[in-house]
Amino acid sequence: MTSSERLRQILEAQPVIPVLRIERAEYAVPLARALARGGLPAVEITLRTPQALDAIRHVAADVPEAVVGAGTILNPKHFEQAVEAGATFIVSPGQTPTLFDLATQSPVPLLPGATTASEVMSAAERGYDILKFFPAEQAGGAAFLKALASPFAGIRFCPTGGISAANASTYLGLPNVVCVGGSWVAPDALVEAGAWDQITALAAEAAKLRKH
Ligand SMILES: O=C(O)C(=O)C[C@H](O)[C@H](O)COP(=O)(O)O
Repeated sequence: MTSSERLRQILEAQPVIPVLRIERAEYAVPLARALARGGLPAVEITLRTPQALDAIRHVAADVPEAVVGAGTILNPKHFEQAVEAGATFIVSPGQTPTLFDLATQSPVPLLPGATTASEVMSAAERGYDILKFFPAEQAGGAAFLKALASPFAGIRFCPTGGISAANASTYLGLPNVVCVGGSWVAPDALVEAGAWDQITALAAEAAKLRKH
C-alpha cells in the first residue's frame, strides 16, 4: 500500500478526526484511549504546545489501538520531528514547496492544507487528491467547499476549524468531504478533569455521524 493509500484509509475509516492540543504529556495516553474506545482511533496531535512531541511518542508507544498523527506541521523540521516521535500521518494547515519535497521522500503521508483554487491546483500538481480545508468555517464554510466540487471533481477535503457536533453533518453531506477534523470531542475542561468516560461518550456520538 502506498502512503497516500494509507492516508485515504485512515481518513475514510472515521467521520471525525479529533484535533488535540495537549497541555500535559501525561494526558495523551488516557485521552487517546478514551477516543479510541468511543470509535475514533485516529487522532491529530497538534504541535502547538511544547509537550506535543512527547505526547505523540507516548501514544505511539503505549496505545496500539490508536493511529497517531501530527498536526500544525509548518515546516520540514516539524515534519521530521513528528515522524521521529512516531507520527503515522502528518497534517499541515497549509502547503509549501519544501514540505511537499520532504513528503515525497517520506514513507509517512502528508495531508496538506488548501483554501483557494490555486492552492488546490498546486497540491493536485504534486499528486494530492485529499486536502485539509482550514480554517473551514472562517474560510467560507460548507458553501465554499461545495463550490469547489464542480471544478475539482477528483479532490476531497477534510475540513477543520470551527466544526462541532452542530455543523459536522452539513460538511459530511458534501460529496467532496472525506471526514472532518475538530477539537470538540476533547474539550479542555474534560481533559483537565480526567473525565475520560465523558470523552468516550462524545467520541461515540461523533463516530455515529455518517457520510450521507
Ligand atoms: O493547527 C492546526 O493545524 C489545526 O488543524 C488547527 C485546528 O484546525 C483547530 O485547532 C481545530 O479547530 P477547532 O475544532 O475549531 O478547535
